[in-house]
Amino acid sequence: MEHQINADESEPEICSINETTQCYDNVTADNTSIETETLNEKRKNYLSWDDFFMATAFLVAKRSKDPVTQVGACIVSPDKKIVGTGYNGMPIGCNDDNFPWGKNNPSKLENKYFYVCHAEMNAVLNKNSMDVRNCTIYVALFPCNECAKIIIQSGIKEVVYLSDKYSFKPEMVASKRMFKASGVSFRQHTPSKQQLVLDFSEVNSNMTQMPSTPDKSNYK
Ligand SMILES: O=c1ccn([C@H]2C[C@H](O)[C@@H](COP(=O)(O)O)O2)c(=O)[nH]1
Repeated sequence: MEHQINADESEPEICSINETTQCYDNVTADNTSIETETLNEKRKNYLSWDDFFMATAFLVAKRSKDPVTQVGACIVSPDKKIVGTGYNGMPIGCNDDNFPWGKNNPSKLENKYFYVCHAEMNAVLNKNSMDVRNCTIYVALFPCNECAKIIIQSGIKEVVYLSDKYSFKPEMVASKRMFKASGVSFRQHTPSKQQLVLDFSEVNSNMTQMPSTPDKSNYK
């Protein structure tokens, strides 16, 4: 009977590397730092949870067709699972080629505000779990009062934001008043780096953290 060798029991000379000496240059996605790591050590340059979820909110915002402000939101469960994302956009069935995207038309009906669904609302409605109770929502901008109500009513317990640049507006003052009254905490996140670049060509790059794929034809 033929003896089966599992992949993880493969011939050492084929797929193992000299772990004490062999190093790989690790060029980060944003090309800002290069560090050398041995393959038997944990990577050091990985994203923190806060950076990861905030970056996800930013990526989601790239789907928005709003010509002025693109907002993304990412809802995360207490065990760090993404349970919903959303960006600002027209409601389902409201063709975004036909509805207005401007904001300076004298007629309110011809401006975007009556129609656009906010990112936070879409993230809650897009949830892929039973509910979003005790979750955290990551957003670039501090949520407006309408979004604050949705956040509170949905059971979200924490808001993490990047910028509060409209803090002087009554909408944001109202949001904070409601969050404080209802026990929703909020905190500003400072990203560990200003830029994160996604370089799709990395997948074909020679500079990789992985050893070369073992030649499986040698397995018996
Ligand atoms: O909490 C918020 C506040 C606003 N938005 C959306 C709504 C609009 O599409 C834009 C704001 O447009 P401006 O031209 O900057 O006034 O942002 C949101 O999704 N969430």
